[in-house]
Amino acid sequence: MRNLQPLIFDPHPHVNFIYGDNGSGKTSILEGIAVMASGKSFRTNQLKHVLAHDNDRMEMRFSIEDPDMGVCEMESLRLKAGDHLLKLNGSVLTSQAEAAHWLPVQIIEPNTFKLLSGSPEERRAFIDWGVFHVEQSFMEQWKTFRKHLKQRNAALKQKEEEWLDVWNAGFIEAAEHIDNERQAYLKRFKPEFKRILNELDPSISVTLAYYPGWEKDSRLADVLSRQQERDMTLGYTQSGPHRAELRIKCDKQPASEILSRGQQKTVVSALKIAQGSLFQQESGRRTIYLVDDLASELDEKHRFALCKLLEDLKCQVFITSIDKEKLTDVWQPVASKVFHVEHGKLEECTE
Ligand SMILES: Nc1ncnc2c1ncn2[C@@H]1O[C@H](COP(=O)(O)OP(=O)(O)OP(=O)(O)O)[C@@H](O)[C@H]1O
Repeated sequence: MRNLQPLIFDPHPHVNFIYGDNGSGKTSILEGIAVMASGKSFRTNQLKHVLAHDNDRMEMRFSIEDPDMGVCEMESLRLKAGDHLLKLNGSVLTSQAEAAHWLPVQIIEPNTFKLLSGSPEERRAFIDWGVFHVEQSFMEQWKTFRKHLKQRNAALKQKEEEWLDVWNAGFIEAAEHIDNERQAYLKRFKPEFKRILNELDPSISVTLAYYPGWEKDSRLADVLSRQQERDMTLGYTQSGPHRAELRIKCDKQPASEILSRGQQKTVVSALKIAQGSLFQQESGRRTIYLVDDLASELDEKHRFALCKLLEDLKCQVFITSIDKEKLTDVWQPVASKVFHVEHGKLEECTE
């Protein structure tokens, strides 16, 4: 993939430092892990760009140690044409969600602040990661809801009023299910987030407010019936969990408008570490953390606090930086390996 030469990577089960010059391939290594786990890259929406220019296929094979499954092998083959094959222990996986289940990954990278400033969709995906990894049936519930939403929107477009009554019942049931799961998750998540943010930077204070996607304190059925005429004119459903939002505020203002870039990175890091920590408490399993360009936007104190929290989680971490010193100056974890990348070639540093 990208500029990486075929590589065999034997990472440490805990901390892995990867350093190298600009353009050497550090991010590409993390990107490979992210693509395997989620089927998505955090750098591009088009996976064809991830494949090396001079190659029409990309193959990855991961050996994963899981408390429930023991050691298992995950394989992925992607062709430039778009075809994709995922296997677990030799059996074909029918959905990317299965891979995501076995390979829970959180990413902290230079654009990570977009979780605060980007579209509500990103924050919905954030909540749903947490719900999905604890409650696997959530994916099925979500699929059911999408089906009902599609049917409802089709009826709205065709102005088939009589069909709306038929689709509304299923739509409302699925919507309320999703909303309940999200609310229950956030109730458990908020104290953990507060604790982690306080450890990262006690001077930052932010609040998380969930909006379900329809008027607060109103029944979805009533909102839908009130909005039916307008929905019909628009040809889509204005209210529902597909419009939910997690509002992250600082002094009653959007945190993205008030906090500095470094503070935003700290808040997003706290969100992601809290999510991994809660996942660990509730499932007994661990998240893999990909931290690209640790030093970007973070001073020494915040780098140390972030690394220490990751170390305390005892999960597997991959951290990149241009300078080795930016990785090891503030923190010498007990269990770690250091790797150097040059022109797409990865080598372990032994001294
Ligand atoms: N599809 C591709 N095929 C081949 N090379 C590519 C492809 N896409 C990007 N590259 C090259 O791969 C190299 C590795 O990029 P990468 O972002 O992984 O480097 P990096 O070490 O993280 O750099 P930085 O420190 O600047 O973030 C770059 O030189 C880039 O030009």
